[in-house]
Parts: sequence; C-alpha cells; structure tokens
Amino acid sequence: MASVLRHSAKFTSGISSSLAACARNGTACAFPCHAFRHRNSSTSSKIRVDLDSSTGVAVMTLQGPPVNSMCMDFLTDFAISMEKLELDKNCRGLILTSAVPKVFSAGLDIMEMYGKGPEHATVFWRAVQEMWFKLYSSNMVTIAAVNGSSPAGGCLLALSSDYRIMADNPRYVIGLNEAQVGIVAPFWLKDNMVQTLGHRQTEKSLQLAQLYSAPDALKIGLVDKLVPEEKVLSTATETMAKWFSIPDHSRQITKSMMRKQTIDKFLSNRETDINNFANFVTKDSIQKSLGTYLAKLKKKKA
Ligand SMILES: CCCCC/C=C\C/C=C\C=C\CC(=O)SCCNC(=O)CCNC(=O)[C@H](O)C(C)(C)COP(=O)(O)OP(=O)(O)OC[C@H]1O[C@@H](n2cnc3c(N)ncnc32)[C@H](O)[C@@H]1OP(=O)(O)O
Repeated sequence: MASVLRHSAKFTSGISSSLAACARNGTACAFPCHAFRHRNSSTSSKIRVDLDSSTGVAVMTLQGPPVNSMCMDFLTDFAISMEKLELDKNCRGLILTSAVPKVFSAGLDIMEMYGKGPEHATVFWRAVQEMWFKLYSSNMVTIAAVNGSSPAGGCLLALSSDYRIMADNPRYVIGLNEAQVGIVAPFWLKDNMVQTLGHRQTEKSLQLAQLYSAPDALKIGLVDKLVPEEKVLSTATETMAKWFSIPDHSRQITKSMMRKQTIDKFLSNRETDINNFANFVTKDSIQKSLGTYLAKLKKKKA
C-alpha cells in the first residue's frame, strides 16, 4: 500500500487529551465533540482513512471509481488499514462509507476472477476471506454508512459490520446476487446473512440472487435504518455514540461470543474454501457465465 499514516494531530489544549483518554479507556464520552480534535489520515489509491483520536472514530472512505470494485489493491489496502486501526488504542469505532456517487461498492472485481488461473484465484480468494474476517471479527464498533448501491461484496461489508445505515433512495440496491453472476456465495458469508435475516429469508435471497431496494432492505432487516442520503454519515456518527456508551470490554466479549461459531467454522475450513473457489471459478462453465455477465454490464452503457 502506498499509504503512510500521517500524524497531523494538533494538540491544542488539555481538553483534547482528556477526550482522547476517554476514547482510549472506552468510557462514555458525550459527542459530537468537535473542539480540539486529533486527526490521523491515511490515504491509498482505493481507500482513505481518517481517524479522529479525540472521539475514537475512524471513517474509512472507499474511493475507487467508477464503482469501488474490490480488486487486489483494494483488498490489500483494506486489510492493512484494518490492521492499523485495530492496533491503534485511540480507535474504538469504524464507519465505512463511499466517496463514489451512487455506489457504496459493486463487490468483487469480476476482472480478478475472469480469465485468470488457479494461482491467482487462490491469492485473490484468500484476500477476500481476509477482508471479511478482519471486519467480522473486529474489536471495533463497525458501522456501514451505505450511501449507494451495494451488491455482493458491497453487501458483505455491510453484513459483517455491527450496524447498517442506508441512504433512503429506492434506486439504491443491496443484496447477495452471486447466483445471478453464475457464482455461489461462500458458506461463511451465507452464515453471516443467516444471522442477520434468518434461515428462510436467506435461502430465498440467495437462491433468487435478490437485490433489494433500500426500503425493501429495511423491511427484511438487511439494513437497520434508512435516512436521507446527506444524513447517512452524521447518523452513523450519532449511532456510534450510542454504541460507545457501552464499556468496550463487555461489548467486545459479547460480540465475539455471538460471532464465535461462524468464525471457528470459517477458520477450520478456510483452506478447503480457497481450494473450492479456485477449482470452481476456473471451470469453463463458470468462466463462460462470468464472461456473459461482464458483457451484459458493459452493454448496459452502449
Ligand atoms: C462451490 C464452491 C463455492 C466456493 C465459492 C465460490 C464462489 C464465490 C464467488 C464469488 C463471490 C462474489 C461476490 C461478488 O462480489 S461478485 C461481483 C458482483 N457484483 C455485481 O454483480 C455488481 C455489478 N455492477 C452493478 O450492478 C453496477 O455497476 C452498479 C449498480 C454497482 C453501479 O451501476 P452504474 O450504472 O453506476 O455503473 P456501471 O455503468 O454499471 O459500471 C461502471 C463500470 O464498472 C464496471 N463494473 C461494475 N461492476 C463491476 C464489478 N463488480 N467488477 C468489475 N467491473 C465492474 C462496469 O462494467 C462499467 O465498466 P465500463 O463499461 O465503464 O468499462
């Protein structure tokens, strides 16, 4: 990753250090507390991270036009950013959002799965797994501020967060549409969706490759809240304050207890999942489906 964490913190008064201490200790902290902030920024080509040490909130902005598709560079930047934030004692919460108009993320970059050999598929899938694992198992409070369409891998980011806020725009869609692309959602993502929606709804959603409009996503519980687009980020920040009112240690233990079974199953089957993916995605029939889907995406424009 070309990014460097730039420490641009401005220590303007003793108030800021007591707020930072509040963030570190995981004690409740009235916010928004705009005064005297410390900010750390890190930018790579695909992802920007702004950590406000005074509040303990990092905002990760996806900035890979045209559609924030998850190519290898994106996945690498994501993993490195997550590692840095996880180790940063000043960071308690993470908001994910997009700088690309109308799109949160189009999911996995289909070009990374099309016309590539098994070696590439193996490396790529490990990176995809890592993105999900890092977010799903994060100690931070994670909130997806979904300010655009969020199919497939985009929905993965939302599902693996603790809370999902979406822009109230019926033209924005979210869901796991893998089957439509001719591929299959991996078991760990299916398990993640079952936890969110329940078994029956997940089965229908996955088999029918369903993409839900924002209002429908709210109805089935795929997102937690809809707000006007311009309020998505501010609502995420307000929501974070509520989650921060719970002591970190008890919230974290609770989170890991709720997610342990899925994580254990993932870790025990990780290598098999990679092999399955590499075998599956390089099959002629699957390559044909991906090619047809890609052509359809391109044709849409013509
Ligand atoms: C049995 C063993 C099983 C093991 C597991 C096996 C398999 C699991 C495998 C995979 C899991 C995959 C999950 C995925 O994420 S697959 C990706 C699915 N994504 C999609 O279907 C989204 C497709 N995109 C869209 O619907 C629209 O682009 C979107 C609504 C996001 C935005 O629409 P908009 O009109 O703004 O933009 P477009 O004109 O459509 O796109 C612009 C540009 O970008 C290209 N593009 C779009 N999405 C992707 C993508 N995901 N990857 C690569 N490229 C993408 C699009 O083609 C346009 O390109 P160009 O015409 O400008 O060249």
